[in-house]
Amino acid sequence: MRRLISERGIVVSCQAYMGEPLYGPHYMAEMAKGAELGGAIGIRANGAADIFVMKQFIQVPIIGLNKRKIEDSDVYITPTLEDALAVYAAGADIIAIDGTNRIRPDGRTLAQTVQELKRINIPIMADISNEEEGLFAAELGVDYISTTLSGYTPYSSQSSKPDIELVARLASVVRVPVVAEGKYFTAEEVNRALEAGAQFVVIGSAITRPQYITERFVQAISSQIKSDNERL
Ligand SMILES: CC(=O)N[C@H](C=O)[C@@H](O)[C@H](O)[C@H](O)COP(=O)(O)O
Repeated sequence: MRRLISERGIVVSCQAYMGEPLYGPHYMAEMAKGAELGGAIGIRANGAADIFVMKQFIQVPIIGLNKRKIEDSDVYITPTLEDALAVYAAGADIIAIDGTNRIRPDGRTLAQTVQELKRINIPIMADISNEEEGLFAAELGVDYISTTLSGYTPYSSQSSKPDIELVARLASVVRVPVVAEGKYFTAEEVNRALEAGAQFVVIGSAITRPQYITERFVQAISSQIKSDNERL
């Protein structure tokens, strides 16, 4: 049975790229299980193989996507309708798609893609990068708007911090649930996004990428170690 996420809380994005230490469906499914045990209300996952295996491990809903770079297109989050259908067939409950108005590699517009998915009752999360895109996606009737791409399109706000302002602006004008996603590293930031009106917050790298988690600690202590060494 496919389910929407209607509670408030944390969704954990369990994704690893080829070449990363935890790449592979089994690692990602175990990661998702850990997140579920820790209280995640949903999992965000990339690719049919990971989603199919995860589905056997966890009960909470899965937001599925297929990240794929096709030729010179800038659209890489579930870039084609076929990608969306494959991820749905693998068991995802909600499909995350690029929610920008950029040309898609299959020649469809965002509106046509949304229309097709809605026709067959597939719940959609639109990954947007700015307010205008959020408003447009809401008008098209998607089920969630997520701030995933803020900072990842050349025309959106560029920051190393989460775009909580975008969450606040969208949540004050649209009725569709707004999801805060991208660059959330502290509980304080998550609480601020919830206060700003996010229904839930998606956290990825801060929980599921051990190399980045370690690197952040290593960087944080490097000046301390340097000054200790200088004193010796
Ligand atoms: C921009 C893009 O391609 N974002 C991807 C979307 O699925 C993932 O790489 C991110 O990990 C996810 O959005 C969570 O974000 P963060 O890892 O910053 O918590």
